[in-house]
Amino acid sequence: MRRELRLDGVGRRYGLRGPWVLRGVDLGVTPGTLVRVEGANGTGKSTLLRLLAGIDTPTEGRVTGRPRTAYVPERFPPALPFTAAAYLVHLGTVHGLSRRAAARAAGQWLERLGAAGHAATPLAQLSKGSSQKVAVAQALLAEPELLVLDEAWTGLDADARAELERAVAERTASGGAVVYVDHDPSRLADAPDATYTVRDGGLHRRTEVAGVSAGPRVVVRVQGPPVGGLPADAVRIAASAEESRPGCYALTVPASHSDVLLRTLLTARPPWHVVSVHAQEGPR
Ligand SMILES: Nc1ncnc2c1ncn2[C@@H]1O[C@H](COP(=O)(O)OP(=O)(O)OP(=O)(O)O)[C@@H](O)[C@H]1O
Repeated sequence: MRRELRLDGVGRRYGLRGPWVLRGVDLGVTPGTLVRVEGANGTGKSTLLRLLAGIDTPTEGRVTGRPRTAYVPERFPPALPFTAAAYLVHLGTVHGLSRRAAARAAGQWLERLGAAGHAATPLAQLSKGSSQKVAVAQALLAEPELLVLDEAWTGLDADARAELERAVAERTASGGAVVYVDHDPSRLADAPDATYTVRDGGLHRRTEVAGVSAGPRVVVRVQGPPVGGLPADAVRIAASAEESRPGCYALTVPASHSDVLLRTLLTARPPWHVVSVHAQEGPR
C-alpha cells in the first residue's frame, strides 16, 4: 500500500429518503496501520466497512486512494456451486493470481486455518465455522494492501482465531493496512494504531489514556548489528523499542503480534539473535 485511502465528507443513506446512517465522515487509513472500529448495534459499523472495502459507494462525499482491497463480510454467502478449494482458486484468479499461485495460496490458507480437510467439500455443506475459514482465506489469498474484517473472528475455533490475529500482524508488518470490527473488546487489544467509534452518524477517534492498556504484552530482547538499527518491519510491529546499547533492544509488542515479530527478526538479513521473550509484568 503506497498511499492513504481517504474518505472525505462521506455520507451514506439507504433509499432516497432513508435516514443518514453516516454523514460527514473524514477518515484516512495509512499504510502499515491497524484500525479498530467500534460502536453500538446498528450505528453503521458495517456500512462504514463496506464503504472502506469498496463494495458499496457513498451517497455523498469522496473515496480516494483505493489500494488492492479484500474484505471478510459479516455474513459470508456460501451457497455457490463450488468446493472450498475451487472457490478459493477462482477468487485468487479474480484477485490477479495465476491458477497455480491461487491453488498454492488456497492450500496454504486452508492449512493455516485448520480447514485443509475441507478443501474438497462443497461450500453449501460446510459447517458455519468452516465456512468462516473459507471467508477468511479468500480475503488473505492475494496478500491485500487493505484488509477489511467485519466480525471475521466470529465462528472460528481458538486456533483459527489466533491464526487470523497473526495474519493481521503480517499484513501490517508488510506495509498493508487492516480495518476491523469485533464484538470482543480484547480482540487485538493494544495493537490498533487508531480506534474509532461510530456514533450519531459520525466517526469519533478514541484517545487512549496514557498508561492504561487492555491487552497482554510481550517483551522481546534482541541483539543485532550495532549499526543500521532494527529491521523496518520489526519497527512497524513493535509498540515500543528501547535500545540499551548499540544493537541491543527491548521490544514491547501486543501478545497477538509476538510470533510475527520473532519471525521477522529471525528471518532478517542478517538474522537477529533473540535473547529472551517474556510476558510484560506490572502496571504499564
Ligand atoms: N442494505 C441496507 N438497506 C437498508 N438499510 C440498511 C442496509 N444496511 C444497513 N442498513 C441500516 O443502516 C443502519 C446501520 O447498519 P449497520 O449494519 O451498518 O450497523 P452496525 O453498526 O454494523 O450494526 P451491528 O452492530 O448490528 O452489526 C441500520 O439502521 C440498518 O438497518
